[in-house]
Amino acid sequence: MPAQSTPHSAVLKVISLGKLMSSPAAVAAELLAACTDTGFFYLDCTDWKDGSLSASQVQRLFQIIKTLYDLPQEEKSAWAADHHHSEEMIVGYKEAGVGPGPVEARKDGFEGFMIFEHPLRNVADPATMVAPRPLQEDGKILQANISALRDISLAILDSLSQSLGLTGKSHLTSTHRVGEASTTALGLLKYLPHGTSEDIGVGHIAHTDAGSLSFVFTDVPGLQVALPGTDEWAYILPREGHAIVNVGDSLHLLSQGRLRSSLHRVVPYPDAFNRTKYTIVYLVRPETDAVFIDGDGKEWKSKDWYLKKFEIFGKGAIDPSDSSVLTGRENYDGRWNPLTAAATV
Ligand SMILES: O=C(O)CCC(=O)C(=O)O
Ligand SMILES: [Fe+2]
Repeated sequence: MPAQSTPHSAVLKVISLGKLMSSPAAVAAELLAACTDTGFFYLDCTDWKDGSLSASQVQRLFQIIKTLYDLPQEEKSAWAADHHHSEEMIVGYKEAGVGPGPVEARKDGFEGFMIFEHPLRNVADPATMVAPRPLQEDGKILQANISALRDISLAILDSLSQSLGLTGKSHLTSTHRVGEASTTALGLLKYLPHGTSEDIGVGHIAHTDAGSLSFVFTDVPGLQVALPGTDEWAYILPREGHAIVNVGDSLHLLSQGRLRSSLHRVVPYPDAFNRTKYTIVYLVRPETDAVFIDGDGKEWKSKDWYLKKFEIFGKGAIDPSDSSVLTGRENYDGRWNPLTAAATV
């Protein structure tokens, strides 16, 4: 029997960004299938000529993130904020190890900066915005990048609306209008290497995303999806030049449950235990006042759903009564057991 077996990885559909933007009808069926099946797909950005998402621009973002995290801890901590912040706040920071992580009794293992799209759009001169220095210096790049991701999100929402026959007020772009207030943000995350110290937390707890769509750029594996209808976890391996895109709770609810918000988490990948994982994640969320109804018939404003979800992330431990909001499943917290995992790799 081999000592090592390859960890299970998910097979996802690949959607061409070039086609999505120039002839969306050509990808509409695949896109709908991906969003109703696993709720995850790869977005192939290599055939899209817009400079803001070219390989070199994404590399530039990774340089920015590294410079940012090299700041002294007290400088980063000065940007700490909770989710009840003002709509004017451009940047907020969370230290590693504040919330529950995917391993029982251990905290999360990532620090994160959030850059909020709405206030950032209104900044005329990013060099003077209220943000850490590396973000001020490259503020125009961030604005261009977020604006490109917004356009792509709208193309996806438009295509899905047409496929699902959502028109008028139900058309998904009508709750994601450019320039309207929302908590949409670009997250810059840094996962600590696993196993360097017993005190350090691990990864990212099992969750569904609160918002509409998430675009993940990363070059270190660790992200896993719970395959629909099973308790089986599969790694979603990074692909060069591709974003990993997934549907969140808001889109699930705005589509009356037709689009799937899949459970996912980040845990150490066997060959990457000692690598620092950086993730750039664009988290699209509906306008603050957009309304949807949850599975129990309760009406939510988009912003309140977001606050509820982050209240759970911010707690030291998982309260079982919160599990259905966190993971979409009653009494299921999707913990990762390092001992069982070690036995299978
Ligand atoms: O870091 C990753 O690969 C995934 C991040 C994620 O799931 C999130 O930010 O919601
Ligand atoms: Fe997520």
